[in-house]
Amino acid sequence: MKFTKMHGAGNDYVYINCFEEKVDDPVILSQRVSNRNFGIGSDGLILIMPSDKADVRMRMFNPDGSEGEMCGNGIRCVAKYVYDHGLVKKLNIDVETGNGVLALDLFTGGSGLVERVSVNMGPPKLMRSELPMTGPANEQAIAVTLPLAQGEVEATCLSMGNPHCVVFVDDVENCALETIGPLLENHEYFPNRINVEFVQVVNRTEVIQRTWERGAGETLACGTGASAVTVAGVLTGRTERKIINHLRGGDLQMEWLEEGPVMMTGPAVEVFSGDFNPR
Ligand SMILES: N[C@@H](CCC[C@H](N)C(=O)O)C(=O)O
Repeated sequence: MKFTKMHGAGNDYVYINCFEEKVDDPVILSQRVSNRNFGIGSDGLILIMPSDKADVRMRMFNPDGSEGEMCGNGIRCVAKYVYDHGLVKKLNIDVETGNGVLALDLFTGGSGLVERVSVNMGPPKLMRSELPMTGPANEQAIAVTLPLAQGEVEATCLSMGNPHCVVFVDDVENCALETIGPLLENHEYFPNRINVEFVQVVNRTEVIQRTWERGAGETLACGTGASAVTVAGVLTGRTERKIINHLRGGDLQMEWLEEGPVMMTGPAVEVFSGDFNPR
């Protein structure tokens, strides 16, 4: 099976071109290719597929085999792949995701290949039922207190198609990501589990984010997470609508438009291609 390894701000996935390859069991395949010792090594698997609703469709799977509804860093790489490999011949494209059809603008560099991509990530979903999160279905979870064995954590929870729990901290480098991350990911409040972002506010237009991803553990970046952080920063009065988010693997430019959607702009990089034995 042919594959291409790509990353967006260090959030790396194995991409399969399903216009040419047939994937029978993406759950098992994701577990195998993602393994950093016995596989190719990645934060998961992304399938690039034909769509009857958009220019192309993507599906993403975490290293534990679970499927994520959306992947912000992944969708930029999907856009780069389909343009650079000639599957789509225009610089404004639509991609079908588990969060509906999203619109993207592609920006090429001197080589003619795509280097940066801007994505309309859609509006955040703020009601608990939309995450899902336990509690009153039509209430938002902004700066709510979540009880943990270790004590209480204040968090803002919302969906960008996939569920996120944003925790603001004073010192993100030394926060308890590895203990609190998995506890929140698997907290009984979140029946479908959750992605967790730990965020230090630098100033009103700059934040530093670390991410504990559902089904993956710590990753170097998360685009849907950066979108959730942008919304949570505004809703809790910490940041402006337009910010730079510094993630471990690079920066993302973020803006929550007054009209509703979150815009994300960032890099997309192809690393290498190869052949993998799927059995
Ligand atoms: N890294 C991604 C999000 C991937 C999916 C996530 N782990 C989930 O299960 O929802 C991004 O860049 O958005």
